[in-house]
Amino acid sequence: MQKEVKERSNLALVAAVQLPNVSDAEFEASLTELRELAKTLGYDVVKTFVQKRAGFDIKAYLGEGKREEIRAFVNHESYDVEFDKAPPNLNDWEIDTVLVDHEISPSQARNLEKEVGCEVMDRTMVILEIFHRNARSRAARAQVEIARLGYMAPRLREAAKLAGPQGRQRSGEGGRGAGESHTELDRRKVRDRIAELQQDIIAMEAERKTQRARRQGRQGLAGVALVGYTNAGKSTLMRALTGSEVLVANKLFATLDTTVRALYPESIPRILVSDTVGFIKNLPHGLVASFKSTLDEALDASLLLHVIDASDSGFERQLEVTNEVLAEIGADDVPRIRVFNKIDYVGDDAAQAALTLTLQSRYPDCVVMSAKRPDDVAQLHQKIVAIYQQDQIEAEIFLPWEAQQLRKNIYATCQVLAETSDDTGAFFKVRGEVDAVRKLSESVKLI
Ligand SMILES: Nc1nc2c(ncn2[C@@H]2O[C@H](COP(=O)(O)OP(=O)(O)OP(=O)(O)O)[C@@H](O)[C@H]2O)c(=O)[nH]1
Ligand SMILES: [Mg+2]
Repeated sequence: MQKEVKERSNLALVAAVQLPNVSDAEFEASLTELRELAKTLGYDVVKTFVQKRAGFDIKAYLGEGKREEIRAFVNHESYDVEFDKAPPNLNDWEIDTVLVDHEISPSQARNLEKEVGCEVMDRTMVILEIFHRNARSRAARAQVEIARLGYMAPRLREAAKLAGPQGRQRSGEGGRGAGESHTELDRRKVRDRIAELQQDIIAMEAERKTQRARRQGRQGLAGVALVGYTNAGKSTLMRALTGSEVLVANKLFATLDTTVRALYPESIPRILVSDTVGFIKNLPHGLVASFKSTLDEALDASLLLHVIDASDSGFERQLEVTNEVLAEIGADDVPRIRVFNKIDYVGDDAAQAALTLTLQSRYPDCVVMSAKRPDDVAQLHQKIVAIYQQDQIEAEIFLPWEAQQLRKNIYATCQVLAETSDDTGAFFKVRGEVDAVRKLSESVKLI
């Protein structure tokens, strides 16, 4: 299996092929993102090697010349060593890993590794590793492990090829078939493990569905889901909107589990907010499948807050990626508000005002804000509540004194605008959802 990435800061190189259909801006943004991902894993990226090619080299992803250039650099044979970012110790440095900005085949990775003389990790592996490190709950861990096993399986075959034919035969130890090769054995183990994990997930899924149904059953709670690109500020907004302590970190994929909290100050109807896993360009396919169940929360929501980092120069691309993932999981028709966040982080006041105008004209009905400004958060809070209250009606309910036990139901399901009383009972002027008001009137009549 692959080497565990050490916690200490390791030196890495980034290497990438720019294909003809990829613009310079897009290519640069992707490289910047890979460097961020690497940083999240504790790597110091000291240099980047890029190359324009019509396609990837079949044998080793990069062309021969570029491979030689990297080999020389890694092995301290370069004539003129120039770093993009100097390593901590200029007299004693060693490149640990070459990070490749595409998903490459197992044999391309193996050949490149052999040639340059250090470990090679592709974009998919980097993302899987981050998910692996950040997964906390049992469900998230199982989902990440399935995705990792799916990725590792073909690579085991490559590792076996590397070991050569002699090392591959194993006698029938442990009751396994005699002469079964390492690879077959490992493949079977991987398959069994995936099946086992899938069973676990099905069980956890059933449990979660029950919880969700219970939650929704309770007084018809409304749900808002925060979705968007990784690091856009979803968890920060979740904290601000609900007053709860959820993990916020300036690293990619800080959140892997869905958390659900009530909007605070509380509203009527009570509104639940859920925070979800962030998206990224080229999210490994195994992960999209694995996290589908986590994202069901988004599907169940009656409103999506699509959070976008307005301070990121590549926000439009990130917005598109989120749209694509939402379409892929079938959340296309859930109403959504686009929330352009981190406006405080965009240049000076004039630049912020200019971008706000541009965004508002390009995306009508969007919200431009900073999760760090309480006033902005309060406005978003109001906007959400207004959406849920727009279908509400006003009504008058009379509650005779002998039915006072229903009083708490009135306060729990409707907003009480006025309450007066005489010697027969209490009169309420309420505002609430049609269904809630109807239910209340019926229960009063039954008394
Ligand atoms: N300046 C500024 N920084 C913000 C704002 N909102 C969030 N941040 C910062 O952005 C970083 C990422 O925030 P998170 O809330 O963890 O982002 P996320 O979308 O939950 O990220 P993942 O869980 O990784 O998908 C943190 O360092 C936050 O403090 C904002 O409005 N302005
Ligand atoms: Mg988060």
